[in-house]
Amino acid sequence: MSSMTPQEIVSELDRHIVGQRDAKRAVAIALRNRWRRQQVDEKLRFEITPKNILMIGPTGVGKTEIARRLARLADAPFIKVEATKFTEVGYVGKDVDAIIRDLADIAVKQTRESEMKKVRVRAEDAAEERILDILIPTARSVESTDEHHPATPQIEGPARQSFRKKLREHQLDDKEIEIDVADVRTQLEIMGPPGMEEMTEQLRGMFSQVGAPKRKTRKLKISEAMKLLIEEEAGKLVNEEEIKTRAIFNAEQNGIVFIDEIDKVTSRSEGGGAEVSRQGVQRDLLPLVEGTTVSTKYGPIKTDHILFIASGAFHLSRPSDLIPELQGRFPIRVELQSLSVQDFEAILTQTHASLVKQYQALLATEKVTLEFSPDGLTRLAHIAFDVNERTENIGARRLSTVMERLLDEVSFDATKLEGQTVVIDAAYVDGRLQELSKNEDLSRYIL
Ligand SMILES: Nc1ncnc2c1ncn2[C@@H]1O[C@H](COP(=O)(O)OP(=O)(O)OP(=O)(O)O)[C@@H](O)[C@H]1O
Repeated sequence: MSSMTPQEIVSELDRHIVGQRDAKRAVAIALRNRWRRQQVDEKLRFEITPKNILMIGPTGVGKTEIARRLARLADAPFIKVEATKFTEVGYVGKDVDAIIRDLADIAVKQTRESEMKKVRVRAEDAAEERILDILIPTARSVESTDEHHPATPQIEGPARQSFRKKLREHQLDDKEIEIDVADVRTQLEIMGPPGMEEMTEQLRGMFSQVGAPKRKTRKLKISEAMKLLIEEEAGKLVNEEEIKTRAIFNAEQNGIVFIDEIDKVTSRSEGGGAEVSRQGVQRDLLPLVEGTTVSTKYGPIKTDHILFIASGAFHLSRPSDLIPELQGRFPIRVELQSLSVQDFEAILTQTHASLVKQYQALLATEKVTLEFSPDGLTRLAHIAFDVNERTENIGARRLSTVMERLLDEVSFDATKLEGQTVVIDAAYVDGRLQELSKNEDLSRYIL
């Protein structure tokens, strides 16, 4: 669990997201509150539930990005869903539980990755030994194939030593060897009814034991073999049961569920069938937010302490149009601002992995230096802003489309420009984009 202070969280978010101070503060407090809760005496701890957040603001201004970055900072399992997905035809009530089941999958994957990382060095050592055993068959590899009782390691002979050195210096990477690895089994897919995940999982377990995992000999380059063997050895070193238990804990205590387009499932006064369906989605979401238990294939997950962040533009409706119970469960309201030309400029240049840095790095691989002059960047930001104003406002997403168009020619001709510096100044930007941006019809298609 992250023990970062709210100030630290905000300054970390500042590296990626421009502006939106209120939203950053709100999520920072929410994250810190989780840490605080863990410090509270156990009896009281279970009474303290998260204060969920409602983010209000137009599209493409950083709502999802803030939540996603927060989750990454906290190493928290994170899932984004669109509330409108549950109003679709064919939607069967209670399917919202699938959100939590997906969150559980993400948590397990994340926990496994982090456990695998911890045993990586040991797995690398073991994989190296296995490759050496193949290169120089020794008494150990011939006599004992039982992994639980390996023969006493041999004293390292000069041949083994020399191969080990070459292996580590990557001199043998392209040499082909035959290795014996677990066959990726075509797993029998057993689909159980929703809500019966545990039973389905038991069935899967029973069937998987019918045939012992098969092994298969494969001929591969040493570099490839090494990767496979490291994976396999790491898999042996981690404990699957422990991963499940930790992942469930992590989903329950640290999970973040981001529900987008919540404004589109508000009840408006016109009534009718769609209205019923929208209200239905809110009613279905309610138990998750209030705290319920969802059964997943890894075991039951309690949703009481999961942090929910809902978001929407609320152009046509207001938060007060949500059903009252749901309003009460999202007590923290933050508004996100539309982005200005200056914000666009900052997003282009100052963020950690800004578009400018990304394109520079991409073209550097072709030995082309991309240089943006300050007036070029200002021009670019202006054009993105204008196109948003005149066509549809898609927020910072506009920067990606405009930038792609701007650099289309350089990207295509990069191989011919090797060793050169391309300067993107206001004149270059105008030359590539001015006509387009003035023509509304063309803008709609291209920018
Ligand atoms: N304030 C910002 N600073 C930096 N980048 C931003 C900002 N706002 C948006 N972006 C970038 O624009 C893209 C879209 O933003 P994001 O996904 O957060 O939109 P959103 O506000 O959640 O909108 P929607 O509700 O439509 O999903 C992301 O790639 C994000 O990095």
